[in-house]
Amino acid sequence: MSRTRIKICGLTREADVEAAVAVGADAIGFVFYEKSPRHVSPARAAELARLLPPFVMPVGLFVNAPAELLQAAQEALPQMLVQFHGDESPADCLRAGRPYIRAARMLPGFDLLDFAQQYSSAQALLLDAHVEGYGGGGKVFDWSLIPRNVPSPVVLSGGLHAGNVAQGMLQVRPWAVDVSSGVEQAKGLKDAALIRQFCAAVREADAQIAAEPPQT
Ligand SMILES: O=C(O)c1ccccc1N[C@@H]1O[C@H](COP(=O)(O)O)[C@@H](O)[C@H]1O
Repeated sequence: MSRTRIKICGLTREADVEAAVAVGADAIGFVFYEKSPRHVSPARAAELARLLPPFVMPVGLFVNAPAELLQAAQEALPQMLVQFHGDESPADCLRAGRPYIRAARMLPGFDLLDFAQQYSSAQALLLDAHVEGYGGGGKVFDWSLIPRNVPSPVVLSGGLHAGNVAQGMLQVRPWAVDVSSGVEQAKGLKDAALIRQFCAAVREADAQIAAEPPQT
């Protein structure tokens, strides 16, 4: 059975990292965007990332970051996957010289296939709702805006929680799902029970997908 990867984003505390790892998160996101309530410094992210076992990946989230911040974060987290969540051009993303995923802020009329072509060097496209402040708004977008033939792996994001993630997976069939607000008790403070429920819902949906008759 193939499993949908899980990224939990915006962690700021040791206990939250431990809770996410304990229930099988594949990736943990650290927000290096100063205007975010989930912001951490590179040094703090490095402290938290020390709790990650092998095969759980740290992801650094950046919004139009200066080169110095990217550099400092890369030094603090050498194994980091970069998530560009601002207005970075394809050239900006490539300039970082790291494997990266690119956030697309979904709105009616947004041409995701053209975006995917522009960012064909991205490891995946993370699809988020278009919100003020770039992201982390807990807002769901209209999943029917996602074309069926996106050529890159899709990370479904934006307002996911234990109550809607299965529906999103069944409709979109993403490579991975990403959650922040939906597993929080307050901005930047995760809730272990909500993380557990979210991951359980993903695994139940995986089982449901695996039980489907093969398409002919
Ligand atoms: O988390 C933030 O504060 C944030 C700030 C700026 C850009 C992105 C941000 N978070 C990312 O947004 C998506 C959706 O989050 P949510 O589940 O709707 O809260 C996710 O990738 C967060 O990591």
